[in-house]
Amino acid sequence: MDYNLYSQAEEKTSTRAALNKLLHFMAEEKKNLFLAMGIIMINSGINLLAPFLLGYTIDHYVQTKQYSGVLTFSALLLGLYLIGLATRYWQTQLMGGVGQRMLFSLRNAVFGKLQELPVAFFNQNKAGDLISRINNDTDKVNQFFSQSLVQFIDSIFIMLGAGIFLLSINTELGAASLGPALLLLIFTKVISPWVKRKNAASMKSTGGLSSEIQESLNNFKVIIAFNRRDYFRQRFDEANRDNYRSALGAGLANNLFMPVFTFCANIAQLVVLAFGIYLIAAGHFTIGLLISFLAYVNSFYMPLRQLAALWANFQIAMAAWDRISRILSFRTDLLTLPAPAAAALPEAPASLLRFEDVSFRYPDGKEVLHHINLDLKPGKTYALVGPTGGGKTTTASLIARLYDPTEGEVLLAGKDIRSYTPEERSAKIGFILQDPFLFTGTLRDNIVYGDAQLESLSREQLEAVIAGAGLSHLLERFEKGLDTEVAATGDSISLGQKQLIAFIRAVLRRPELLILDEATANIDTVTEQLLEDILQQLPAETTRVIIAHRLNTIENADEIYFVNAGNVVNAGSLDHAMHMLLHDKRES
Ligand SMILES: Nc1ncnc2c1ncn2[C@@H]1O[C@H](COP(=O)(O)OP(=O)(O)OP(=O)(O)O)[C@@H](O)[C@H]1O
Repeated sequence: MDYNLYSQAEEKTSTRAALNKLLHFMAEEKKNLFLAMGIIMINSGINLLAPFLLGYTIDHYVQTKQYSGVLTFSALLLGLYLIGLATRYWQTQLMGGVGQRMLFSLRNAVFGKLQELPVAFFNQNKAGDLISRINNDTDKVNQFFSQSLVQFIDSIFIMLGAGIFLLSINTELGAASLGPALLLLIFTKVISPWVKRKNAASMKSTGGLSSEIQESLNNFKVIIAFNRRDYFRQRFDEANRDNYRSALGAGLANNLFMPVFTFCANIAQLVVLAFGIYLIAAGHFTIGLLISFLAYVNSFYMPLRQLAALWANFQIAMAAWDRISRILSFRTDLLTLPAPAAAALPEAPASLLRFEDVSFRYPDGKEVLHHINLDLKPGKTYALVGPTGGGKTTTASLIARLYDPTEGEVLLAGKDIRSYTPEERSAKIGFILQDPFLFTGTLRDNIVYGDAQLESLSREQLEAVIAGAGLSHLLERFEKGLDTEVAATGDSISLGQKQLIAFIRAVLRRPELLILDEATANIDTVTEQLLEDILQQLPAETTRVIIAHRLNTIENADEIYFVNAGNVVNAGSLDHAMHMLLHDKRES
């Protein structure tokens, strides 16, 4: 399956479809959104009523010099303004909460989705870009909801109300004053897709910049050792320049709305003034009505101008949401199949794991394994040897179901490996990688991780379990034992020590199948012998698959497979495997 986030970028999502999806995501906030909408209506009503009262006061009390009436209406206006202040504060509070909760659940949803996706997804996408989506893009959506949405709805209400007042005070004058708004509507409709594209490009380049930073931070040692600082600086410079250009482009696109909107608002004022004065001269209009009218024109075009800025924010939020929803829309293709009917299961499967005519290709890659048949029996030790790039790790990855074969089937204990849940599978299969990943925390945290039973043990109980598994000697290699601090990124412990921790972690779980991928490559020969002894002490039925370049580490293997150019053949003896390796080297 293609998991590349950018190869789907061509897929166009309509704003309405994107908005629907987003609102669906916000289902829990519906109540708050409706409440906020109600408050906004009250607020807009107050804003709309004020100019009318103003005009009324002028025509009925100012011009007739009835100052008590002026005072009463002024007090009424003051009361309305105070209610407006309170409701505005309330709606800001309400929507601020909605925005932050959205940010919280969006980030959780994206991060949760990343935990579900298979290895292939991470092979095809850069970590920096994913981080940018989780951090920056979700915040863009939040900003729109917490800051802009209220103003957005508020502006639309006021505009609608002002439009109705304008048309009802004087239809002709009202229609003339609304004319420029129609032009704006067409203008916005035409340029919005372009603005959204500009924003998407800007976010993509922010993701690129973040990837560049992440790559150079991860590889800082190589950069310093090979004096590649200039090279990375240049790459960063290019990414930064690209980001600058696209951000500038997006900024220009977003800022295009405002001047055009302002221009149209000014034209509308001019039209009203000229036409209004003409109507007054003809005796069809009063000065008070003209003042109210101008105030409503302002009430109509002011929010429209604000809408211009908000529309830009909306385009940014929609482009960000597109990027987020693209991750959310992925479904892992490593699904758990329904378990076969019990009757179909063999009584006691003779093999623990079997490859049946398995072929595999990485997404966008050539075929790496061709029609492999393998049969791993319980309690035996298998070695995979072969030249670099031959396909050993890929074979092991298929055994642990990091990927599914493109053809053929992998059977675990007689059942399709896809019918096991991830929990069942990881309880049966242990995997020790060449460069094991450890979490920030203590050594104890790292070995009990993800295993509820081990996590519940007290310190003494855990030490007893470790001793029972014959692993105490390994623990003694760490000065502070279980309390040794481990940092995921730093170098507080050596690679060999990391492998020891990974070894303890895997062996303690007593898997039925233990895969060691170059797991002892960084360990001294004395410790390696220790590990070898521990492996021998594993329960008799444990199957071991060892990938090793150093042939002395596989002396005790029951069967040796030679993996080369996508073919896996039984090498027979160690001598023969050695011969095949030497022959292969000479050939190449
Ligand atoms: N994630 C990936 N995406 C695309 N191709 C890959 C990926 N991982 C490995 N390959 C390719 O698959 C082939 C087999 O690689 P694999 O890692 O299985 O070899 P290996 O025998 O384990 O090598 P080594 O001894 O160096 O670890 C290589 O040609 C490699 O380039």
